[in-house]
Amino acid sequence: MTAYLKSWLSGAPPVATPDDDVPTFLRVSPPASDDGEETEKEDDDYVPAFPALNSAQRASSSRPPPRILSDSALMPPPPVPSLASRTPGVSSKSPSSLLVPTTTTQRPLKPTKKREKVALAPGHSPLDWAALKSSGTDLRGVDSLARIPPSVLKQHRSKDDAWSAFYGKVYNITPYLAFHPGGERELMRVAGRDGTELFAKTHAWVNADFMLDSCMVGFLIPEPAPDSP
Ligand code: HEM
Repeated sequence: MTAYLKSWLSGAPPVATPDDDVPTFLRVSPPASDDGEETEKEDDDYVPAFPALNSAQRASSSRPPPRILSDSALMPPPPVPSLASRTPGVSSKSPSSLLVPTTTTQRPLKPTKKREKVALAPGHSPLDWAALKSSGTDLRGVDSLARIPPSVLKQHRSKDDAWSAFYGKVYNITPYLAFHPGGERELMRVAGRDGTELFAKTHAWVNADFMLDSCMVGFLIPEPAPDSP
């Protein structure tokens, strides 16, 4: 066994039969045992060549055995891109989709209007509002829902009595003023009128219908004609 491994590692040329031009290895797998008792475990890892090196299939093949190329015969490596010479913000002369994206030297646009959250007083968090509106406390201030034209809505525009319409429904927003994350002042801008547009422009993702359900006082209707009963 040891003798076999030594000959394998030293790269000894294969022994060819005289009248056979196909390289043939006389022995393609380790012998069962060179020196009698030594049958090591590693032998199990041996992977036989396929087709076997001395098979009829290989012998009949007209293809020459694979040539091992020397370093100089190999394809040269690709040129190294000179990233160091790249100027940020300036595109290269030969733009390629594989290039590193150029960075911008432009200053970011200024936001048109700063949207700021106000500090809410203790006990006025969104969770506190959720608790209050589901507590059963009367937040409407009316006995029943009414049909409310803009002229009636207009009469409720003080902090103590503020109504506003969102998406066709009229709400008493007074109880919510102190809970509004955008502040009382912002919310009071729509007191006494239809605030749908401003609301949607500010935060269309907020569900007004859900947040103010317990403050609803009625439905916004068009102003009735002066001569109608
Ligand atoms: C009664 C109806 C309204 C309700 C239920 C409401 C509710 C809310 C909520 C939940 C937030 C927090 C949003 C967030 O964190 O994403 C908020 C923020 C804000 N709201 Fe309102 N809002 C109402 C009406 C308005 C109106 C009419 C205006 C403008 C005139 C306004 C202006 C703001 C501003 C400036 C903020 C802070 C900025 C922000 O959070 O991004 N809100 N509002």
